[in-house]
Amino acid sequence: MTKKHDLELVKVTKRYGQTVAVDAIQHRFQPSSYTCLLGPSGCGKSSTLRMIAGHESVTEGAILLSGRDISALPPAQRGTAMMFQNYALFPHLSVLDNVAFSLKMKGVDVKERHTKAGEMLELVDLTALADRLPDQLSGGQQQRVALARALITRPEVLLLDEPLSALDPFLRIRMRGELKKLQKELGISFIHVTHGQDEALALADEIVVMNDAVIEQAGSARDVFNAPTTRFVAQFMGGHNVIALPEGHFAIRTDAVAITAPQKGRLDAQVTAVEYQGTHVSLLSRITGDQEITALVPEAEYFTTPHHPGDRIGLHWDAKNLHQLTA
Ligand SMILES: Nc1ncnc2c1ncn2[C@@H]1O[C@H](COP(=O)(O)OP(=O)(O)OP(=O)(O)O)[C@@H](O)[C@H]1O
Repeated sequence: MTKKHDLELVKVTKRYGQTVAVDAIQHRFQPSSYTCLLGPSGCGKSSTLRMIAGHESVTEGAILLSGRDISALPPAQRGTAMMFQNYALFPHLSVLDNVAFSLKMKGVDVKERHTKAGEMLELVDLTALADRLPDQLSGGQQQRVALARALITRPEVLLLDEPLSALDPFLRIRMRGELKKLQKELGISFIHVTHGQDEALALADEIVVMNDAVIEQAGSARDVFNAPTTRFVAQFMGGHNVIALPEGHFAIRTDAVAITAPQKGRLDAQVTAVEYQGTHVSLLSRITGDQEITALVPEAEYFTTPHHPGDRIGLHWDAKNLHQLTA
């Protein structure tokens, strides 16, 4: 049974001519939570978001929000709001009027819409800049205006399409902290499209990994990272080795592989490359069958017994850290 603020995708498909961009995906988003739709370019995540927002039609299937089918409703009647990648601010309108714009469209009088826009600007900490034009703002400030503008409609679900991609790396990390804080304060659902694993891990209560028009895996950030179920997820999330053993394919985190003396571990290997990474040293080695395995060793530990390309070593791991892959 669908409850209030539940967003559910029921066998949602999007076709553009012959291209199947989204293939019968099913998912129930956790209410009041931060979800990241994660996947490589072209996997269908933006199409999914645009269908939820109503900026793209659903070819087959249904989108349910709080128990009602919103698939055929215009964007403004869905209870969702979208924040775009390039923020799409009106250059000739002040910050306050940009934020108040959707209320103007609804015919709300100027006094009331400015009061509400003022409240939204307070929420995103931009009260002092209400009279500026967008091009007099930094990228981070423009992003906050775009957020305030999306939130003024009081959506049940806020949809964010690559919201941090226009920011430099430093600001991106700061803004992602602000997004997460805002989501918790407002208690509504945020669905955020990204192709950045780090971004998804840092932000998401739930990560939905898409590949090739389908959902490969969904779960808490920790589950998806620690226990990938497919080869694609293990490789895409990073930080894992995929090993073919006689019993099947397994994923093991690179920091769960320990180095031993030859014949003291589970497998013997030959070191092929060593990379210093500051807190860790990444040691690449080759086992029989030409498979390469990376071991991420804390740097102090590595330097007690350093290894070099060509050295024979043993590789060891705890069996509980191996995750069998289904595909
Ligand atoms: N308007 C369109 N017309 C035709 N094909 C489209 C259209 N929009 C998207 N596609 C195709 O649908 C597939 C999924 O695209 P989508 O934009 O949803 O992927 P994405 O995962 O968001 O990628 P990116 O991270 O590059 O934005 C791609 O093969 C894309 O080329």
